[in-house]
Amino acid sequence: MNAAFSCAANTCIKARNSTFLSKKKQRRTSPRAEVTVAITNKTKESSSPTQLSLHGISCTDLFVHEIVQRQQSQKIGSSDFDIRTTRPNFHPMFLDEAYERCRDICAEYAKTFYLGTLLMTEERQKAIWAIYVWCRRTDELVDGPNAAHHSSSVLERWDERLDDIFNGRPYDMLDAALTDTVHNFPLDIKPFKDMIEGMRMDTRKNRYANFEELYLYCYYVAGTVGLMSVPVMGIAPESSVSAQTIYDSALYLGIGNQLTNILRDVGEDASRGRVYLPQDELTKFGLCDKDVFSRKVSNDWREFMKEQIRRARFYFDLAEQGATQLHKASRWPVWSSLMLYRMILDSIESNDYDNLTKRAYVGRTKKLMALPVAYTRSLSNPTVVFP
Ligand SMILES: CC(C)=CCC/C(C)=C/CC/C(C)=C/CC/C(C)=C/[C@@H]1[C@@H](COP(=O)(O)OP(=O)(O)O)[C@]1(C)CC/C=C(\C)CC/C=C(\C)CCC=C(C)C
Ligand SMILES: [Mn+2]
Repeated sequence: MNAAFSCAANTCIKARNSTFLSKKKQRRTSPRAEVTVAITNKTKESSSPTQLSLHGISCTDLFVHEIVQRQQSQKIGSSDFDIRTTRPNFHPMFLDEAYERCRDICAEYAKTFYLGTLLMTEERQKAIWAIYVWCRRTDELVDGPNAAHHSSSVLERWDERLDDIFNGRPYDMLDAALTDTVHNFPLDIKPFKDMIEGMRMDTRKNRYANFEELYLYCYYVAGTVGLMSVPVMGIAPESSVSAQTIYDSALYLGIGNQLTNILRDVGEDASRGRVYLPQDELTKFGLCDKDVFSRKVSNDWREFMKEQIRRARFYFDLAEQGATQLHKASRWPVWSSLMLYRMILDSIESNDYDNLTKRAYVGRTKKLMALPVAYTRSLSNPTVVFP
Protein backbone atom coordinates (compact mmCIF):
# COMPACT_ATOMS: atom_id res chain seq x y z
CA MET A 1 0.00 0.00 0.00
CA ASN A 2 2.84 2.40 0.65
CA ALA A 3 4.46 2.29 -2.76
CA ALA A 4 2.41 4.61 -4.97
CA PHE A 5 -1.11 4.16 -3.78
CA SER A 6 -2.19 4.25 -7.38
CA CYS A 7 -5.22 5.82 -8.99
CA ALA A 8 -6.54 2.36 -9.74
CA ALA A 9 -6.37 1.44 -6.08
CA ASN A 10 -7.95 4.76 -5.23
CA THR A 11 -10.85 4.10 -7.55
CA CYS A 12 -11.30 0.74 -5.95
CA ILE A 13 -11.56 2.41 -2.55
CA LYS A 14 -13.98 4.98 -3.94
CA ALA A 15 -16.26 2.25 -5.21
CA ARG A 16 -16.68 0.76 -1.78
CA ASN A 17 -19.56 2.85 -0.60
CA SER A 18 -22.88 2.07 0.93
CA THR A 19 -25.02 4.76 2.43
CA PHE A 20 -27.05 5.07 5.51
CA LEU A 21 -28.25 8.25 7.01
CA SER A 22 -30.56 9.08 9.83
CA LYS A 23 -33.86 10.67 8.80
CA LYS A 24 -32.91 14.04 10.27
CA LYS A 25 -29.73 13.94 8.26
CA GLN A 26 -31.28 12.64 5.05
CA ARG A 27 -33.55 15.65 4.94
CA ARG A 28 -30.77 18.16 5.05
CA THR A 29 -28.09 16.34 3.14
CA SER A 30 -27.09 17.07 -0.40
CA PRO A 31 -26.25 14.15 -2.69
CA ARG A 32 -22.56 14.97 -2.47
CA ALA A 33 -22.35 15.20 1.25
CA GLU A 34 -22.93 11.64 2.27
CA VAL A 35 -21.78 9.95 5.37
CA THR A 36 -21.04 6.64 3.88
CA VAL A 37 -19.88 3.64 5.74
CA ALA A 38 -18.95 0.60 3.78
CA ILE A 39 -19.09 -2.28 6.17
CA THR A 40 -18.32 -5.80 5.14
CA ASN A 41 -18.97 -8.15 7.96
CA LYS A 42 -15.76 -9.94 7.40
CA THR A 43 -15.96 -10.83 10.38
CA LYS A 44 -16.76 11.92 44.36
CA GLU A 45 -19.29 13.48 45.91
CA SER A 46 -18.70 17.24 45.94
CA SER A 47 -20.66 19.90 47.74
CA SER A 48 -19.42 22.84 45.71
CA PRO A 49 -20.63 24.45 43.54
CA THR A 50 -23.47 21.94 43.24
CA GLN A 51 -24.82 19.39 45.62
CA LEU A 52 -24.21 16.71 43.02
CA SER A 53 -20.98 14.96 42.21
CA LEU A 54 -19.13 16.88 39.53
CA HIS A 55 -16.15 14.90 38.68
CA GLY A 56 -16.18 11.31 39.73
CA ILE A 57 -13.33 9.95 37.69
CA SER A 58 -9.93 11.47 37.33
CA CYS A 59 -8.34 11.67 33.91
CA THR A 60 -5.54 9.38 34.96
CA ASP A 61 -8.06 6.61 35.60
CA LEU A 62 -8.85 6.66 31.92
CA PHE A 63 -5.20 6.55 30.84
CA VAL A 64 -5.58 10.03 29.46
CA HIS A 65 -2.23 10.88 30.98
CA GLU A 66 -0.58 8.25 28.80
CA ILE A 67 -2.41 9.52 25.70
CA VAL A 68 -1.18 13.05 26.38
CA GLN A 69 2.38 11.84 26.86
CA ARG A 70 2.33 9.83 23.66
CA GLN A 71 0.84 12.66 21.62
CA GLN A 72 3.18 15.25 23.11
CA SER A 73 6.28 13.10 22.61
CA GLN A 74 5.36 12.65 18.95
CA LYS A 75 4.99 16.35 18.30
CA ILE A 76 5.90 17.35 14.77
CA GLY A 77 9.58 18.04 14.64
CA SER A 78 10.42 15.82 17.61
CA SER A 79 12.63 12.82 16.93
CA ASP A 80 9.82 10.42 17.91
CA PHE A 81 7.42 11.73 15.28
CA ASP A 82 6.29 9.45 12.49
CA ILE A 83 7.13 6.23 14.22
CA ARG A 84 4.30 4.65 12.24
CA THR A 85 5.90 2.27 9.83
CA THR A 86 4.13 2.98 6.58
CA ARG A 87 3.36 6.42 5.30
CA PRO A 88 1.09 5.80 2.33
CA ASN A 89 1.94 7.55 -0.85
CA PHE A 90 -1.48 8.68 -2.04
CA HIS A 91 -1.94 10.35 -5.38
CA PRO A 92 -2.36 14.08 -4.61
CA MET A 93 -5.55 14.33 -6.67
CA PHE A 94 -7.04 11.41 -4.80
CA LEU A 95 -6.22 13.00 -1.46
CA ASP A 96 -7.65 16.34 -2.58
CA GLU A 97 -10.91 14.66 -3.44
CA ALA A 98 -10.94 12.69 -0.18
CA TYR A 99 -10.56 15.87 1.87
CA GLU A 100 -13.06 17.67 -0.35
CA ARG A 101 -15.65 15.05 0.54
CA CYS A 102 -14.84 15.41 4.24
CA ARG A 103 -15.24 19.15 3.91
CA ASP A 104 -18.67 18.75 2.26
CA ILE A 105 -19.87 16.41 4.98
CA CYS A 106 -18.64 18.68 7.76
CA ALA A 107 -20.19 21.74 6.08
CA GLU A 108 -23.51 19.94 5.72
CA TYR A 109 -23.77 18.31 9.13
CA ALA A 110 -21.95 20.69 11.41
CA LYS A 111 -22.25 24.19 10.01
CA THR A 112 -20.86 25.92 13.07
CA PHE A 113 -17.81 23.66 13.43
CA TYR A 114 -17.24 24.07 9.72
CA LEU A 115 -17.45 27.83 9.80
CA GLY A 116 -14.97 27.91 12.65
CA THR A 117 -12.48 25.76 10.78
CA LEU A 118 -12.28 28.32 7.98
CA LEU A 119 -9.89 30.47 9.98
CA MET A 120 -7.50 27.59 10.59
CA THR A 121 -4.51 26.79 8.42
CA GLU A 122 -5.34 24.58 5.45
CA GLU A 123 -3.56 21.55 6.88
CA ARG A 124 -5.35 21.89 10.21
CA GLN A 125 -8.79 22.40 8.71
CA LYS A 126 -8.43 19.35 6.50
CA ALA A 127 -7.41 17.29 9.52
CA ILE A 128 -10.41 18.46 11.57
CA TRP A 129 -12.77 17.63 8.68
CA ALA A 130 -11.28 14.13 8.40
CA ILE A 131 -11.60 13.56 12.15
CA TYR A 132 -15.13 14.96 12.15
CA VAL A 133 -16.18 12.56 9.40
CA TRP A 134 -14.69 9.56 11.14
CA CYS A 135 -16.48 10.53 14.41
CA ARG A 136 -19.76 11.15 12.60
CA ARG A 137 -19.61 7.79 10.85
CA THR A 138 -18.77 6.07 14.12
CA ASP A 139 -21.79 7.72 15.74
CA GLU A 140 -23.99 6.72 12.78
CA LEU A 141 -23.23 3.07 13.50
CA VAL A 142 -25.28 3.29 16.69
CA ASP A 143 -27.45 6.37 16.04
CA GLY A 144 -28.39 6.02 12.38
CA PRO A 145 -31.62 4.41 11.16
CA ASN A 146 -29.89 1.11 10.45
CA ALA A 147 -28.37 0.98 13.90
CA ALA A 148 -30.87 -1.59 15.14
CA HIS A 149 -29.69 -4.00 12.44
CA HIS A 150 -26.10 -3.60 13.41
CA SER A 151 -24.61 -6.26 15.56
CA SER A 152 -21.50 -6.03 17.65
CA SER A 153 -19.60 -7.49 14.70
CA VAL A 154 -20.15 -4.21 12.85
CA LEU A 155 -18.32 -2.33 15.58
CA GLU A 156 -15.63 -5.03 15.52
CA ARG A 157 -15.18 -4.50 11.82
CA TRP A 158 -15.08 -0.71 12.30
CA ASP A 159 -12.40 -1.28 14.93
CA GLU A 160 -10.33 -3.31 12.46
CA ARG A 161 -10.74 -0.59 9.89
CA LEU A 162 -9.39 1.88 12.41
CA ASP A 163 -6.25 -0.26 12.81
CA ASP A 164 -5.95 -0.28 9.04
CA ILE A 165 -6.23 3.51 8.92
CA PHE A 166 -3.36 3.84 11.38
CA ASN A 167 -1.36 1.18 9.51
CA GLY A 168 -1.66 3.04 6.21
CA ARG A 169 -4.24 0.70 4.65
CA PRO A 170 -7.50 2.69 4.42
CA TYR A 171 -10.62 0.86 3.33
CA ASP A 172 -12.35 3.71 1.51
CA MET A 173 -11.78 7.27 0.45
CA LEU A 174 -12.96 8.90 3.67
CA ASP A 175 -10.75 6.55 5.67
CA ALA A 176 -7.87 7.57 3.42
CA ALA A 177 -8.27 11.21 4.48
CA LEU A 178 -7.87 10.15 8.11
CA THR A 179 -4.88 7.97 7.23
CA ASP A 180 -3.21 11.02 5.77
CA THR A 181 -4.19 13.10 8.80
CA VAL A 182 -2.77 10.66 11.35
CA HIS A 183 0.50 10.78 9.46
CA ASN A 184 0.54 14.57 9.48
CA PHE A 185 -0.32 15.09 13.14
CA PRO A 186 0.76 13.29 16.31
CA LEU A 187 -2.54 11.50 16.87
CA ASP A 188 -2.69 8.50 19.16
CA ILE A 189 -5.09 5.69 18.29
CA LYS A 190 -6.44 5.34 21.86
CA PRO A 191 -9.05 8.15 21.77
CA PHE A 192 -10.41 6.69 18.52
CA LYS A 193 -10.54 3.21 20.07
CA ASP A 194 -12.21 4.67 23.14
CA MET A 195 -14.90 6.32 21.03
CA ILE A 196 -15.73 2.94 19.49
CA GLU A 197 -15.85 1.56 23.05
CA GLY A 198 -18.39 4.28 23.90
CA MET A 199 -20.57 3.16 21.00
CA ARG A 200 -20.33 -0.42 22.27
CA MET A 201 -21.39 0.81 25.68
CA ASP A 202 -24.36 2.59 24.11
CA THR A 203 -25.57 -0.59 22.44
CA ARG A 204 -25.32 -2.59 25.69
CA LYS A 205 -26.54 -0.09 28.24
CA ASN A 206 -29.52 2.24 28.52
CA ARG A 207 -29.38 3.25 32.19
CA TYR A 208 -26.64 4.95 34.23
CA ALA A 209 -26.64 4.21 37.96
CA ASN A 210 -24.73 7.36 38.92
CA PHE A 211 -22.67 10.22 37.54
CA GLU A 212 -19.46 8.17 37.58
CA GLU A 213 -21.00 5.80 35.03
CA LEU A 214 -22.37 8.66 32.95
CA TYR A 215 -19.05 10.49 33.04
CA LEU A 216 -17.33 7.42 31.64
CA TYR A 217 -19.83 7.28 28.77
CA CYS A 218 -19.37 11.01 28.08
CA TYR A 219 -15.61 10.56 28.07
CA TYR A 220 -15.84 7.75 25.55
CA VAL A 221 -18.16 9.46 23.07
CA ALA A 222 -17.18 13.12 23.44
CA GLY A 223 -14.20 13.68 25.74
CA THR A 224 -12.23 11.67 23.20
CA VAL A 225 -13.03 14.28 20.52
CA GLY A 226 -11.24 16.86 22.65
CA LEU A 227 -8.18 14.60 22.91
CA MET A 228 -8.15 14.08 19.15
CA SER A 229 -8.51 17.78 18.46
CA VAL A 230 -5.65 19.25 20.54
CA PRO A 231 -2.74 17.85 18.46
CA VAL A 232 -4.36 19.30 15.35
CA MET A 233 -5.36 22.65 16.82
CA GLY A 234 -2.00 23.09 18.46
CA ILE A 235 -1.01 24.73 21.71
CA ALA A 236 0.04 28.41 21.63
CA PRO A 237 3.85 28.62 21.66
CA GLU A 238 3.61 31.32 24.32
CA SER A 239 1.47 29.16 26.64
CA SER A 240 3.12 28.32 29.91
CA VAL A 241 0.38 25.95 31.06
CA SER A 242 1.14 22.22 31.08
CA ALA A 243 -0.04 20.15 28.14
CA GLN A 244 -1.90 17.90 30.58
CA THR A 245 -3.96 20.86 31.83
CA ILE A 246 -4.86 21.86 28.28
CA TYR A 247 -5.85 18.31 27.37
CA ASP A 248 -7.98 18.14 30.52
CA SER A 249 -9.82 21.28 29.37
CA ALA A 250 -10.34 19.75 25.95
CA LEU A 251 -11.76 16.65 27.54
CA TYR A 252 -14.04 18.76 29.75
CA LEU A 253 -15.38 20.59 26.70
CA GLY A 254 -16.37 17.20 25.32
CA ILE A 255 -18.01 16.31 28.66
CA GLY A 256 -19.88 19.65 28.80
CA ASN A 257 -21.06 19.22 25.21
CA GLN A 258 -22.24 15.69 25.77
CA LEU A 259 -24.03 16.50 29.04
CA THR A 260 -25.78 19.35 27.21
CA ASN A 261 -26.64 17.05 24.32
CA ILE A 262 -28.17 14.61 26.81
CA LEU A 263 -30.20 17.32 28.58
CA ARG A 264 -31.47 18.66 25.26
CA ASP A 265 -32.52 15.20 24.08
CA VAL A 266 -34.17 13.73 27.21
CA GLY A 267 -37.60 13.47 25.54
CA GLU A 268 -36.24 12.07 22.28
CA ASP A 269 -34.08 9.51 24.08
CA ALA A 270 -37.02 8.48 26.27
CA SER A 271 -39.00 7.60 23.16
CA ARG A 272 -36.20 5.13 22.36
CA GLY A 273 -36.38 3.73 25.89
CA ARG A 274 -33.16 5.43 26.93
CA VAL A 275 -32.47 7.49 30.03
CA TYR A 276 -29.00 9.04 30.09
CA LEU A 277 -29.51 10.58 33.53
CA PRO A 278 -27.93 9.40 36.78
CA GLN A 279 -30.51 7.16 38.43
CA ASP A 280 -29.33 7.92 41.97
CA GLU A 281 -29.78 11.64 41.34
CA LEU A 282 -33.27 11.16 39.95
CA THR A 283 -34.08 9.31 43.18
CA LYS A 284 -32.56 12.09 45.26
CA PHE A 285 -35.07 14.49 43.70
CA GLY A 286 -37.99 12.10 44.21
CA LEU A 287 -38.05 11.11 40.55
CA CYS A 288 -37.74 7.88 38.59
CA ASP A 289 -37.90 6.59 35.00
CA LYS A 290 -41.69 6.73 35.10
CA ASP A 291 -41.53 10.52 35.47
CA VAL A 292 -39.32 10.74 32.42
CA PHE A 293 -41.63 8.55 30.34
CA SER A 294 -44.79 10.34 31.52
CA ARG A 295 -43.25 13.61 30.26
CA LYS A 296 -44.77 15.71 33.00
CA VAL A 297 -42.65 18.72 33.95
CA SER A 298 -43.08 18.87 37.74
CA ASN A 299 -41.35 21.14 40.24
CA ASP A 300 -39.16 18.20 41.26
CA TRP A 301 -38.16 17.84 37.63
CA ARG A 302 -37.30 21.56 37.40
CA GLU A 303 -35.14 21.38 40.52
CA PHE A 304 -33.41 18.28 39.21
CA MET A 305 -32.76 19.95 35.87
CA LYS A 306 -31.32 23.06 37.52
CA GLU A 307 -28.65 20.88 39.10
CA GLN A 308 -27.91 19.04 35.86
CA ILE A 309 -27.56 22.33 33.99
CA ARG A 310 -25.29 23.69 36.69
CA ARG A 311 -23.02 20.70 36.31
CA ALA A 312 -22.80 21.05 32.52
CA ARG A 313 -21.87 24.72 32.97
CA PHE A 314 -19.20 23.73 35.45
CA TYR A 315 -17.49 21.67 32.71
CA PHE A 316 -17.79 24.50 30.19
CA ASP A 317 -16.13 26.83 32.71
CA LEU A 318 -13.25 24.37 33.11
CA ALA A 319 -12.90 24.14 29.35
CA GLU A 320 -12.60 27.91 28.96
CA GLN A 321 -9.28 27.86 30.77
CA GLY A 322 -7.74 25.65 28.09
CA ALA A 323 -9.37 27.33 25.09
CA THR A 324 -7.22 30.44 25.61
CA GLN A 325 -4.06 28.30 25.58
CA LEU A 326 -4.63 26.95 22.07
CA HIS A 327 -2.86 28.22 19.00
CA LYS A 328 -4.48 31.55 18.09
CA ALA A 329 -5.79 30.36 14.71
CA SER A 330 -7.64 27.50 16.40
CA ARG A 331 -9.32 29.40 19.21
CA TRP A 332 -12.31 30.78 17.36
CA PRO A 333 -13.92 27.42 16.43
CA VAL A 334 -13.43 26.23 19.97
CA TRP A 335 -14.93 29.36 21.54
CA SER A 336 -17.82 29.26 19.06
CA SER A 337 -18.63 25.64 19.76
CA LEU A 338 -18.31 26.23 23.50
CA MET A 339 -20.58 29.28 23.50
CA LEU A 340 -23.18 27.88 21.12
CA TYR A 341 -23.46 24.59 22.94
CA ARG A 342 -23.67 26.38 26.29
CA MET A 343 -26.54 28.49 24.91
CA ILE A 344 -28.60 25.30 24.57
CA LEU A 345 -28.62 25.22 28.37
CA ASP A 346 -30.05 28.78 28.44
CA SER A 347 -32.69 27.64 26.02
CA ILE A 348 -33.71 24.73 28.29
CA GLU A 349 -34.14 27.30 31.07
CA SER A 350 -36.22 29.54 28.79
CA ASN A 351 -38.44 26.55 28.10
CA ASP A 352 -39.04 26.39 31.86
CA TYR A 353 -37.05 23.13 31.98
CA ASP A 354 -39.38 21.34 29.61
CA ASN A 355 -36.95 19.08 27.81
CA LEU A 356 -39.46 16.23 27.96
CA THR A 357 -41.79 17.52 25.26
CA LYS A 358 -39.60 20.22 23.70
CA ARG A 359 -36.18 20.20 22.06
CA ALA A 360 -34.18 23.26 23.08
CA TYR A 361 -32.52 25.04 20.23
CA VAL A 362 -30.56 28.19 19.59
CA GLY A 363 -32.06 30.39 16.87
CA ARG A 364 -30.08 31.58 13.88
CA THR A 365 -29.90 35.20 15.01
CA LYS A 366 -28.61 34.28 18.45
CA LYS A 367 -26.05 31.98 16.83
CA LEU A 368 -24.89 34.71 14.47
CA MET A 369 -24.62 37.18 17.31
CA ALA A 370 -22.47 34.76 19.31
CA LEU A 371 -19.87 34.32 16.59
CA PRO A 372 -18.24 37.77 16.85
CA VAL A 373 -18.28 37.48 20.65
CA ALA A 374 -16.48 34.14 20.32
CA TYR A 375 -14.07 35.79 17.92
CA THR A 376 -13.29 38.57 20.41
CA ARG A 377 -12.66 36.03 23.14
CA SER A 378 -10.37 34.09 20.83
CA LEU A 379 -8.16 37.18 20.52
CA SER A 380 -7.09 37.07 24.15
CA ASN A 381 -3.66 35.52 24.36
CA PRO A 382 -2.43 33.10 26.99
CA THR A 383 -0.93 34.91 29.93
CA VAL A 384 2.74 34.23 30.28
CA VAL A 385 3.53 33.19 33.82
CA PHE A 386 6.99 34.36 34.80
CA PRO A 387 8.85 32.28 37.34
C1 LIG B 1 -13.93 23.01 15.68
C2 LIG B 1 -14.24 21.93 16.62
C3 LIG B 1 -14.96 22.29 17.87
C4 LIG B 1 -13.79 20.74 16.28
C5 LIG B 1 -14.22 19.42 16.71
C6 LIG B 1 -14.91 18.81 15.56
C7 LIG B 1 -15.10 17.35 15.71
C8 LIG B 1 -13.98 16.46 15.38
C9 LIG B 1 -16.33 16.94 16.08
C10 LIG B 1 -16.75 15.50 16.19
C11 LIG B 1 -18.16 15.45 16.73
C12 LIG B 1 -18.78 14.07 16.59
C13 LIG B 1 -19.49 13.74 15.33
C14 LIG B 1 -18.66 13.18 17.61
C15 LIG B 1 -19.28 11.81 17.60
C16 LIG B 1 -20.05 11.52 18.91
C17 LIG B 1 -21.07 12.61 19.12
C18 LIG B 1 -22.21 12.71 18.18
C19 LIG B 1 -20.87 13.50 20.11
C20 LIG B 1 -21.64 14.74 20.20
C21 LIG B 1 -21.38 15.89 19.44
C22 LIG B 1 -22.38 16.83 19.03
O1 LIG B 1 -23.03 16.34 17.90
P1 LIG B 1 -24.55 16.57 17.58
O2 LIG B 1 -25.12 17.74 18.32
O3 LIG B 1 -24.61 16.60 16.11
O4 LIG B 1 -25.15 15.28 18.20
P2 LIG B 1 -26.21 14.24 17.68
O5 LIG B 1 -25.49 12.98 17.34
O6 LIG B 1 -26.88 14.84 16.50
O7 LIG B 1 -27.10 14.06 18.87
C23 LIG B 1 -21.05 15.84 20.84
C24 LIG B 1 -21.93 16.51 21.82
C25 LIG B 1 -19.60 15.84 21.26
C26 LIG B 1 -18.87 17.02 20.68
C27 LIG B 1 -17.56 17.18 21.36
C28 LIG B 1 -16.65 18.04 20.90
C29 LIG B 1 -16.88 18.84 19.69
C30 LIG B 1 -15.35 18.18 21.66
C31 LIG B 1 -14.85 19.57 21.54
C32 LIG B 1 -13.47 19.73 22.14
C33 LIG B 1 -12.46 20.32 21.45
C34 LIG B 1 -12.60 20.73 20.04
C35 LIG B 1 -11.17 20.56 22.16
C36 LIG B 1 -10.95 22.04 22.37
C37 LIG B 1 -9.75 22.28 23.16
C38 LIG B 1 -9.71 22.94 24.36
C39 LIG B 1 -8.40 23.09 25.02
C40 LIG B 1 -10.89 23.52 25.05
MN1 LIG C 1 -25.54 11.03 18.18
